[in-house]
Amino acid sequence: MNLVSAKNISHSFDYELFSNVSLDLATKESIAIIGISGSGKSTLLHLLSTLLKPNSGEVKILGEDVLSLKPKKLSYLRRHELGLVFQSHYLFKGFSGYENLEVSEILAQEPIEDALLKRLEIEHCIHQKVTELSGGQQQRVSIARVLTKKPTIIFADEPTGNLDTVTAHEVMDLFFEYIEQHEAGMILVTHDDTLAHLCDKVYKLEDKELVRVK
Ligand SMILES: Nc1ncnc2c1ncn2[C@@H]1O[C@H](COP(=O)(O)OP(=O)(O)OP(=O)(O)O)[C@@H](O)[C@H]1O
Repeated sequence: MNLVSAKNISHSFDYELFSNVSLDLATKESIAIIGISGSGKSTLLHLLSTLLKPNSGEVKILGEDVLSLKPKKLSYLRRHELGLVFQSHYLFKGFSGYENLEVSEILAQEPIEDALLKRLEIEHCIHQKVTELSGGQQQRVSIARVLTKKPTIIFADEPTGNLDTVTAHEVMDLFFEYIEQHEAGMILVTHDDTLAHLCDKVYKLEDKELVRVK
């Protein structure tokens, strides 16, 4: 069974963004989506990750048709199986980084791992208020928060946008190890061709179509 399976999805806002997009994510697989600014990458990620309903087509997550899922099942899926890392990372700003992780710990009933904080090099600043952290530190706290949930599917929109090249590669390695060890999968949106090509498959959104380039 695929972790994610999208068939012929189409979406428009005031104009058609794309049509007949199909894509499958298998276990232990990573997929990157690239394309110029405004081509619809983030919108496609929202459609694949249950945040938005496509105008037409089908999205299945772990074999379940997202459009016909009951609200309770959908929130279970979001809480326990999906990990979303977005550019605006939605950390609770009045809290410390650690308190943000505790929210995940409570919701997903998974422990915060010191090794993860060390790996992301945030163990020294994790008790500071989110507003006192740099953009890159905040981004790494949001990655730690998502991985603490132990999701089966990671959806990441420019997760390394605020990081230097070396740190960005370290974070990518962490994601790849995670999906290998936890039989998970990842769909990544990025402007960075080098990072995209580290993934198993690369797709490009171009002229309203999703084309496989790797
Ligand atoms: N909720 C919305 N309502 C109306 N239009 C929207 C909405 N969300 C996105 N759009 C439009 O859809 C188009 C694609 O946006 P999207 O953010 O998906 O592109 P993107 O490829 O991720 O861009 P970028 O690389 O700049 O982040 C843009 O023209 C945007 O203005």
